[in-house]
Amino acid sequence: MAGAASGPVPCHPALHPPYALAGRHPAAYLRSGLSIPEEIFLNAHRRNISALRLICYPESQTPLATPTRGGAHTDYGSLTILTADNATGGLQAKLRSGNWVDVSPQPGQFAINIGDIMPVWSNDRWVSTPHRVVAPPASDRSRSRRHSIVFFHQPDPDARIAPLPACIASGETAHYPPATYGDHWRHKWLSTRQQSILP
Ligand SMILES: O=C(O)CCC(=O)C(=O)O
Ligand SMILES: [Fe+2]
Repeated sequence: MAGAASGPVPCHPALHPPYALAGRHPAAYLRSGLSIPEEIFLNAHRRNISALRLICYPESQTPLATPTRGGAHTDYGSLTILTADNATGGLQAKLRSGNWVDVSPQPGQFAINIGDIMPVWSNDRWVSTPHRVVAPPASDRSRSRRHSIVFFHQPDPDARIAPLPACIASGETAHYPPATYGDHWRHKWLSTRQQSILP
């Protein structure tokens, strides 16, 4: 960010760790888990549409209309890196068993969510993580303001995403047809909008 006459505006120190992590490539996290050449990930994120969101969930004097303040969902992209303060009514992730568990990054720690593109690349060896932000208990509601910092790694819109041959076991077929990341993004965005206008 450049200031008009005074030069670059320094980034708030609270944002340094997520920026430092975001500067690393998903490949750094994924190589060991999937044994895939780093170039595959690097090449798909050269003109990426990654995004940083700073989120404030306000406190409330009255009961919330829903049991969550961020509904259950999976993230669109490749990986999400996030941290948050320790207000009650925080993040939960859904295990394969169906149980929800609290995810509470401690100061200096980050949670990493697998986004929707990883199941495609890995032919379902990895699954994207359903997660939600629950409502605080009634006893805390009026002082439970929560802040999170969330960085979404998202591939280039024209990156062609398909199951990687290294992830298709012998005798197995590709579970997904090839499509660009832009196609994935549009498809999910439209289906999310359709769900939200259903009665
Ligand atoms: O605020 C959080 O902890 C999670 C936010 C989130 O899941 C999202 O913005 O996609
Ligand atoms: Fe999310």
